[in-house]
Amino acid sequence: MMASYFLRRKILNCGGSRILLGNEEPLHLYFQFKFGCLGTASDKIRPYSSFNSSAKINFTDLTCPHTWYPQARRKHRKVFLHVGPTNSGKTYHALKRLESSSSGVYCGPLRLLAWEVAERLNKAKVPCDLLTGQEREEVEGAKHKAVTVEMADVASNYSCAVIDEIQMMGCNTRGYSFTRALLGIAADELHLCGDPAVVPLVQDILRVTGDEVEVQFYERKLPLVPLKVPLGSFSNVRKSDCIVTFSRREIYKLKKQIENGGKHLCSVVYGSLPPETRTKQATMFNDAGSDFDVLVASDAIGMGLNLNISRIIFSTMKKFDGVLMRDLTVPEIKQIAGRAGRYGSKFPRGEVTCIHEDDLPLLHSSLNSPSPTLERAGLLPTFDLMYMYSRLHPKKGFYQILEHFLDNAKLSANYFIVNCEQLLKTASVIDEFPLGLREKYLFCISPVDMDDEISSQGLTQFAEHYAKKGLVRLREIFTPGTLKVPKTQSELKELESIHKVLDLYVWLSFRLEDSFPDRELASSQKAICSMLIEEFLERFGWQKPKSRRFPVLKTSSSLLSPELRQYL
Ligand SMILES: Nc1ncnc2c1ncn2[C@@H]1O[C@H](COP(=O)(O)OP(=O)(O)OP(=O)(O)O)[C@@H](O)[C@H]1O
Repeated sequence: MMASYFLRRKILNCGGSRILLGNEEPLHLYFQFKFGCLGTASDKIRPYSSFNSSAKINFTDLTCPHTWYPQARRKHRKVFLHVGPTNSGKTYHALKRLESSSSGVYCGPLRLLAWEVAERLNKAKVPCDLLTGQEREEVEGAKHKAVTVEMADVASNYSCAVIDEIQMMGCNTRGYSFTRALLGIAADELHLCGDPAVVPLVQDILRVTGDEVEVQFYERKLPLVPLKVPLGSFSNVRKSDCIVTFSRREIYKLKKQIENGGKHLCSVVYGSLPPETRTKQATMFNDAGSDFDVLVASDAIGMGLNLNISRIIFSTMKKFDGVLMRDLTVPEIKQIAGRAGRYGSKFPRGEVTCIHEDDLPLLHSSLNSPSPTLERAGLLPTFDLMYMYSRLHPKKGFYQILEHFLDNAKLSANYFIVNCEQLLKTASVIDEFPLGLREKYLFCISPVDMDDEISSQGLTQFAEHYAKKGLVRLREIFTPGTLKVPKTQSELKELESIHKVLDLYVWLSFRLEDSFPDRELASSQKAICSMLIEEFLERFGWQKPKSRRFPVLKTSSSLLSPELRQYL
């Protein structure tokens, strides 16, 4: 597999100013479609000022988002909606079509899923590139791509495309990326996999696009049996059980309680674990020969990971959602419970129960109820629209433009604007630096958690250096001397945040410059973070680390600081 970190950049000459569009929608096509302009962007698009005086275009009118994607609108797409419960083979069938097509793209919600699909296609001798926010691997001769949905390209033509977990277009933060892929991917065949709750909305949204829609319903391959008896005591935990809880503190508490019984060792999976560590933990659990035969996990297992679970056990049916403690919803319960009994594993059926008897009624009633219908899909103004809008308000900072745009946006009944709190927080920080609008937009849509102190500091540092010197060398801003084996939960959290910052630096560098000179350094630092986290996981479970020394990294140790070299 040949790695390349350079992607073609689309440079558009518009009204005298050069706009780097990256993966955004081609502006001239948008105008051709919406306003009937003809010819190339450079000779036919009028400078914005003349639009402003004559046409009175309302850029905050988001009522027809399908018109933002003229390339897809020129196609008569055949859309297949594969819907059914988890583990029913929806993705399997869509991927079979992708595999047999002459060109195509898989868009998934997780990096791990994009990895899995790229690997699967390459194994089947269908060369497939991998493209996520953090990695780009180009395979010679590839006409297929496996991408995370944010990276889906709406300027290419494909014969086949798959969007996995399409119900995520209702997600309050990432929904807009799924909507963009749904409306914008120019494929002859588009396969959407997800929950039956999306059917009416997708049909309604696609009524205006001229696409042909066919719905295919799936049944679970193996039965899912809700047990009448709760787990009760931890002495009843069996090999291949997965205990689900919703806070990291609880995950480690349960792991300790189960391991204290002396019969099992537990792998753990939760959202903030670095993907590499998560994969390793999942692999240990799946490996029949490993001692780690029980899984303790958060709802991070709900999507995609292929896990050989025979029984799901809910430790609680309540979850803190950032504001309050609430009952799990019907779709959440179904998605998690459905992970038991994967087709192709050695189990004839999946089972599901709770630790406490009081929780059983909610579990049973939820599994017997249909998921509520999805009513609206997420939207976010594209860079092009924000750019046009900003020309009307040249003195305003990005924060004010965004705020103004959100206040004035008009939407149709099928859509909502996703939560822009993080965007606004980032915009208020980024506005302090002399950056172009496109750069600011990219910083704002980057996967940064501004509520995490280390992450927000990381983003601010990067922006400051980028504004002064352009793309910076990681070693100029990253001081890895603080990395050490964590001893407490808060030190572990700190290390996970550092891992996230490294991921963020790679993401920003790819999107801002299409290259990343320090990628190797970032990878080695990330590998060390992952190893330190694994070391913590072993210690926390009171397992003896297999070795006091870490395995030697493939990357050159000369790239590492003396503080880090001591771990090699
Ligand atoms: N016809 C089949 N032949 C062989 N394996 C299959 C078949 N259908 C499904 N599988 C396997 O069963 C497992 C679950 O299938 P798949 O991932 O397609 O389910 P899904 O309905 O998309 O679930 P989810 O909603 O969790 O993504 C996978 O490991 C898949 O490879």
